[in-house]
Amino acid sequence: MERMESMEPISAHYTTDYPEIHPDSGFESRESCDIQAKTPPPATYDEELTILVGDSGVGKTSLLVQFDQGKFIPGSFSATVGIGFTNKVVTVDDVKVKLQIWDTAGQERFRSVTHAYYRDAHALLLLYDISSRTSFDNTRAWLTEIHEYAQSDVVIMLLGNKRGPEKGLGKGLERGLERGLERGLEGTRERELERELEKGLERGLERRPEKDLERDSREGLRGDSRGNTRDDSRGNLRGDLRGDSRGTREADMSSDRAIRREEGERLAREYSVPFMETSAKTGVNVELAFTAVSKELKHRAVQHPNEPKFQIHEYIEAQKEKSGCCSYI
Ligand SMILES: Nc1nc2c(ncn2[C@@H]2O[C@H](COP(=O)(O)OP(=O)(O)OP(=O)(O)O)[C@@H](O)[C@H]2O)c(=O)[nH]1
Repeated sequence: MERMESMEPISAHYTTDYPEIHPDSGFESRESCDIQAKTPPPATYDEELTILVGDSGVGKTSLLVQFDQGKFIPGSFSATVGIGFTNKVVTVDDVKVKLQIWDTAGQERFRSVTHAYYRDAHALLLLYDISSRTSFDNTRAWLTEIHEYAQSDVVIMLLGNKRGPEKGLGKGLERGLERGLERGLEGTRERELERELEKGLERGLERRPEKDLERDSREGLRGDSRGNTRDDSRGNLRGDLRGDSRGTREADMSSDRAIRREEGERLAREYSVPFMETSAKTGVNVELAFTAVSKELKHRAVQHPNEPKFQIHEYIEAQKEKSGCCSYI
């Protein structure tokens, strides 16, 4: 596995042994595995081949490195050439699920290489970049390819990547912003709109440091309202309200969001696949994505007659609520 135009090959970030994580206790370091060794080793099942797919630059490699090593490698983008893999063990319900995770190159010219791997895949994580409309639109083509080349029972998960953690701002802020927005839209002049939004912000401010919020909303406003038609402006700002403005703007890529969360959810519903937004940069939902897939694979492998069928959608929703981190997702 190589990376183009990169001083350091991405393979330097991959491991070939089996580091371990426990879904309920977060990412575990290798050291902590020694403590585990005192208890009887859980049963293991055969390797589950999981493949990351999606357009070039959506963050597949970064997501895998974050999952594997709990870190984000910033710097200029260097596209993956070919395909590479890393191994990882996820313990779900006292059962070790061995994942062999393949990171594919998103560029068109490598498509025939990656197709060859689909057939053996147990799970496919399809990523798009929430700041790229093209990558989102292309997910339909990816899904068509998946259905063409992969097994019919492959586990598919849709991930909108590049997003940071957000702290809930509360309904008050959202309502305030909505009201400000509605009034602001009656006039189209930017300054008016800005004033109205500021009023909305003041009313709605509940939990965030004021200066962050004001700065963020001004930035969002400038970006969204300049040169837009009235409808575009409304659409973007609404998207921003629902998707972006609920959290802090150190939030990863939030000001560049092009795809509202609802659009991802709608597409996922259309194809009956689970969905979540992730950030390879901050780690939000990265572990949850792989854990959910591992659970699904494990339940398929060891379905007890009296055990209810594992519902991956419900599991994801419950985990999001439990962590309290991602009410926006
Ligand atoms: N802010 C932010 N940047 C990200 C995130 N994930 C990836 N990036 C950046 O996006 C660029 C592309 O990320 P990669 O992980 O290399 O993308 P990829 O999908 O593996 O691309 P290909 O190898 O060409 O298929 C890099 O500059 C990353 O640093 C994220 O969650 N947040």
